[in-house]
Amino acid sequence: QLSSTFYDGTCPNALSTIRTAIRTAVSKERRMAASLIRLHFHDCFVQGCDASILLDDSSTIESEKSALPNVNSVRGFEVIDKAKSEVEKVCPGVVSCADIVAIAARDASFAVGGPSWTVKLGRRDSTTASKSLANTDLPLFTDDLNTLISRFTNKGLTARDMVTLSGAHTIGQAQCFTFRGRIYNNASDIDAGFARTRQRGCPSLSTTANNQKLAALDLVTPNSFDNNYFKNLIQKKGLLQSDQVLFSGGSTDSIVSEYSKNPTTFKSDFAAAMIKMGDIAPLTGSAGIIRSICSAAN
Ligand code: HEM
Ligand SMILES: [Ca+2]
Repeated sequence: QLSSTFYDGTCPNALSTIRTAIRTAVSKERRMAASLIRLHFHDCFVQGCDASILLDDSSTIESEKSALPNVNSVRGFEVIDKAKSEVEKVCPGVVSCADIVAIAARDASFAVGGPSWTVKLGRRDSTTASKSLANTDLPLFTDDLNTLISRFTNKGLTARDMVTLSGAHTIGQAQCFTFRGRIYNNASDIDAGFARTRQRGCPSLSTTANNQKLAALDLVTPNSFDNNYFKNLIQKKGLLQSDQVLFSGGSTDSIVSEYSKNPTTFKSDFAAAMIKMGDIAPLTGSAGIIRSICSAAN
């Protein structure tokens, strides 16, 4: 249903306009690449890839931004708003926010050394959001392997897709409250030296300031998209519990090993899995709308 040529007739400059906006944002702040990839994920897992995550609270909308996996955590809204306003200047009312988020994720990946892929287009924007689905359908950093797998199979993605897409944690940052439990646990699934290093930047005392302290998800190359994330897991240096469970004696160990040895396979699988994720329940045809501002349903 979606097609890579969707805007060729109606907005031929859409892709280049968005690319410029994303490049500018990532060159200002490299972490933004990570934030934009995550934004697409958190959109697609809740009602499908329909830009529902971008809607603010209103009389009819309870914003997904305030759901637990998103609040004070998901970033990149201003970058999408900026790209949208540039696109509106060249072709008003044509390009959906949902497509802009999908294109932004692809351009962000490429900007930090990750793969590129052909984005399928023609998604339309929702008029609704679901804070409750955001709370139930998005994975948690405390999830065990079976829970992670079922959250992805619920969306039509395989266990392998789940491991592949978790490789996005090759870039970006996490807040102390998401990994404190793991680094102070003295468990056998964490490298002791790594735990000590991370403890220095993440005090055991839970205060607002401490909880927000950041650490790189990939300790080796936090700013470039590579397969170090998988090498870290084999060394028991996954930052989140949900990272380490991918290599902890279970059914996904072999996939982690494969990607740790073969960056090329990881990158091409990642591209394919992002295309698959971008296909989750899009609104097409006459369903949904084209928003004029991404944060409101017209
Ligand atoms: C498998 C289950 C997953 C869990 C439990 C999970 C959880 C998390 C958590 C807790 C953070 C840190 C958030 C914060 O501290 O504010 C994070 C960051 C991130 N996640 Fe995931 N994630 C998962 C899968 C994914 C997937 C599938 C993608 C994309 C394809 C992704 C992309 C990212 C990125 C890029 C960051 C860094 C964001 C930034 O620096 O702004 N994650 N994730
Ligand atoms: Ca959505």
